[in-house]
Amino acid sequence: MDALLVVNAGSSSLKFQVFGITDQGLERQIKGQIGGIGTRPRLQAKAADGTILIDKSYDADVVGDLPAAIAAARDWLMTLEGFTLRAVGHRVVHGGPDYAAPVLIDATVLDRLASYQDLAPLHQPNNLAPIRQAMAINPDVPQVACFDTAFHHGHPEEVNCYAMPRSFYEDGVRRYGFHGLSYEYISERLRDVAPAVAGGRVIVAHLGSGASMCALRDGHSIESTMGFTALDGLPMGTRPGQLDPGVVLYLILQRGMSAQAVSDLLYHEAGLKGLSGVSNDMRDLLASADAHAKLAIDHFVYRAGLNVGMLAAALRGIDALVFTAGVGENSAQIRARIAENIAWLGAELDPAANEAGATLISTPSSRVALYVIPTDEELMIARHTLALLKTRAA
Ligand SMILES: Nc1ncnc2c1ncn2[C@@H]1O[C@H](COP(=O)(O)OP(=O)(O)O)[C@@H](O)[C@H]1O
Ligand SMILES: CC(=O)OP(=O)(O)O
Ligand SMILES: [Mg+2]
Repeated sequence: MDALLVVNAGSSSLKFQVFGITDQGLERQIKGQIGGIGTRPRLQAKAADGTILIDKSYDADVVGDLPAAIAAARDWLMTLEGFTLRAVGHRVVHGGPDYAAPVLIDATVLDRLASYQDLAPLHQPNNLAPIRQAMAINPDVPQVACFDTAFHHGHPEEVNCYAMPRSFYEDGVRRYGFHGLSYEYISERLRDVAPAVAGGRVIVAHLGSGASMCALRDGHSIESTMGFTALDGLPMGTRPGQLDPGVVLYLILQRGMSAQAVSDLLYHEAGLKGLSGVSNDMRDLLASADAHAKLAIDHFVYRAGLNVGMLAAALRGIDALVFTAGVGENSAQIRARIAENIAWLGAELDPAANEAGATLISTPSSRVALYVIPTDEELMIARHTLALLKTRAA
């Protein structure tokens, strides 16, 4: 069958899906991921009917990082039969100032995307490696890049500028925002799941290993907690979130740290991992009796509430909050604690619905509707990739 492969390298996971291309459109065939990279790596993949195709755990030193996960996933994907690959869609975290939409990749595009590597060191190299590998293995198969930044493109300058001399903005030092493929998917899903609020003021909380929030007005992004890079905003698995730039100056000037050492600290050693000293994985923190694990969770929940307030100000009110991604979809406890922090905005959680993992988890009288909607960045990428293939064929 004609098929699309989609690859999504995040900070703690490598996700992939295979879609059949039929006259009706896209039909999911395989959904898989290697999750727990850095803690408990595990490759899992399922067929569309739920059949488990593989479930394999690895020692953390065998699949210790994203490049090792990419190799393991590639080796498994190469064993699949019955698919004629028509295109590969890739998540690329940083699209810089130029890419406002998905793009067909050639050598020039690849060079441009590689030039953004320093702006997303945790992701971009792992987004580009599968592109290079797929191009080498299947040189005739189109490769499409879909950007985390594109959905936020077009924010007015007062929103996406920093208060810096204008030349920096012209050079691309702007607040881009990330997780855009997830927000775009949720924005579309809301029209089916919650048509009453889809056209209103919605904050989407993408809480995974990387975490951010997006303010949607009438389905469009108007603000994001992330900025020039995916370091800003909420505390994350290994990233601190919002940080006074004076801390960076202090590390360099007073502690004598090199730029590389600061980068490693901020991308790999900070966040929940650094603060807790226990783990970057929220599951480990929730299961831990360690006081610093509790501190890391308290900080995460506190900053989440604070950022909802900020985005509610951008929207001048809030009709709904959507929880999504690894933590948002799976942890009733974290959702309940964030909901408690925004009770002042009129949010009222329905504890039973929350524990049951229902889609709507607020009470009928809640002034802010609370939802849990699983994200699907890969499906969004597949849609974009198919659309691009069609315009190419036309
Ligand atoms: N049941 C759970 N409870 C709390 N956190 C969870 C649960 N399941 C997954 N997570 C968290 O979700 C994270 C992965 O989220 P995900 O969105 O897949 O991240 P990424 O794409 O950035 O790698 C894990 O690191 C873990 O912290
Ligand atoms: C941009 C980002 O942080 O992505 P992820 O959550 O997949 O790590
Ligand atoms: Mg992710």
